[in-house]
Amino acid sequence: MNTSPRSVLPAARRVVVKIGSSSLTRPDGHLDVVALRALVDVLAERRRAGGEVVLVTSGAVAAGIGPAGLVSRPKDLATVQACAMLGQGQLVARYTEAFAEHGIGVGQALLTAEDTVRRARYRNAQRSLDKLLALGVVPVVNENDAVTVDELRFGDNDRLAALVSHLVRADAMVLLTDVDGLHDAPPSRPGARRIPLVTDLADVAGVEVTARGSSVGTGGMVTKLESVRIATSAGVPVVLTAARNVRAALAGEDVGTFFTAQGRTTARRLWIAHAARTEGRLHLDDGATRAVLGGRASLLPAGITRVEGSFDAGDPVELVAPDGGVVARGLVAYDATELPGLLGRSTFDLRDDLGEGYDREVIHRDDLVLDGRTGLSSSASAS
Ligand SMILES: Nc1ncnc2c1ncn2[C@@H]1O[C@H](COP(=O)(O)OP(=O)(O)O)[C@@H](O)[C@H]1O
Ligand SMILES: N[C@@H](CCC(=O)OP(=O)(O)O)C(=O)O
Repeated sequence: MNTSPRSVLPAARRVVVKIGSSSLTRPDGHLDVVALRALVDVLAERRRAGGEVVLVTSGAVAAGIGPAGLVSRPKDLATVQACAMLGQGQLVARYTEAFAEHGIGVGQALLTAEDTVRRARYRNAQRSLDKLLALGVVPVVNENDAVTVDELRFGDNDRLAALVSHLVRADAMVLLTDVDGLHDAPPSRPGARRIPLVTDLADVAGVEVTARGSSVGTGGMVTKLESVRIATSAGVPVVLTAARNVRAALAGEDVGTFFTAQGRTTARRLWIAHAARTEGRLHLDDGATRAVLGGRASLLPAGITRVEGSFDAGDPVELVAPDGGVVARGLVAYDATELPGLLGRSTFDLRDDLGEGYDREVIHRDDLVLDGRTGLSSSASAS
């Protein structure tokens, strides 16, 4: 019997495979169709053997650089978006052709950070991806670069892949890049060695990683480790390896770095805690602070003393204790303009006065994450 922790890979029913820009593009700013086809051959094999595959692919911006007449990755958002619009079409066209040769259809899913945060959108994306998989199609996922604004972007697809892994309840995630796994020092340094197995991310906390990726990728190893942390905390084991090793990785062979799953904290809560930019602050009284810190209560209007910022229902906000310290983050259920009229009032009073619907929590406990209890170190955040 194969008792290696990597045996989850050949046994996995549903896998998410993420490939980075650096593995898909040539130095001249055009797509590397040979690399793309090599990946598709392996994924198609898995699909035809009955496995379900979700492909998270970067490369839209990188593939658009050449067609846009540029020679290097642009810096300003509008040009990045224009390149993505040019490149995404090319990317999906090439995947469609390559999978079609194996008799497999692909469906494009362009997601934004909000699709993985807001409950209704999360469920919507979950339903449509489940349906696509049930139809035997391979979802080809990327960030919707054309419409996302700077402060709400993933920017890199590493964290997107982890959140998608959670969304589709993947049994494993494979992160493909241009290096064969996490090394004990940046791989450009002589003597840097591959780390084959990580069972606790604390063990690699001291490893030097850079946030600068290749000339076309973004985030480098820092965002990959953050992605690993989100996925493994959501119960999804991860292999991080070079794109050329994808077949071996899916077969459970000793390539790259294997990270074991840690638990079942929801990725959505991890995202609320660390990835989303907060839009405002709610100041709490003593009682509400204690209730929130207790970990099981929702936040009610009665315990809020003041509202700061401008936000809509569903946005992430910070919760501030009377001493000024931030104690938690959460997704607020009311717009900033609605809240001042509700503050300090009991839910009974609000229902009598304003009617059904005004007796709901300001932040439901499922949408609340205490500060410092999520297992993500802030030093690992994306640059
Ligand atoms: N300790 C480390 N182990 C492995 N790679 C590292 C480490 N530190 C930095 N890196 C760099 O991270 C890069 C991968 O990130 P990136 O270019 O963003 O990839 P992608 O485009 O595939 O997402 C590698 O090329 C490597 O140079
Ligand atoms: N959504 C972007 C991803 C940007 C990017 O460079 O990501 P990655 O190569 O995964 O670090 C694209 O398709 O170009």
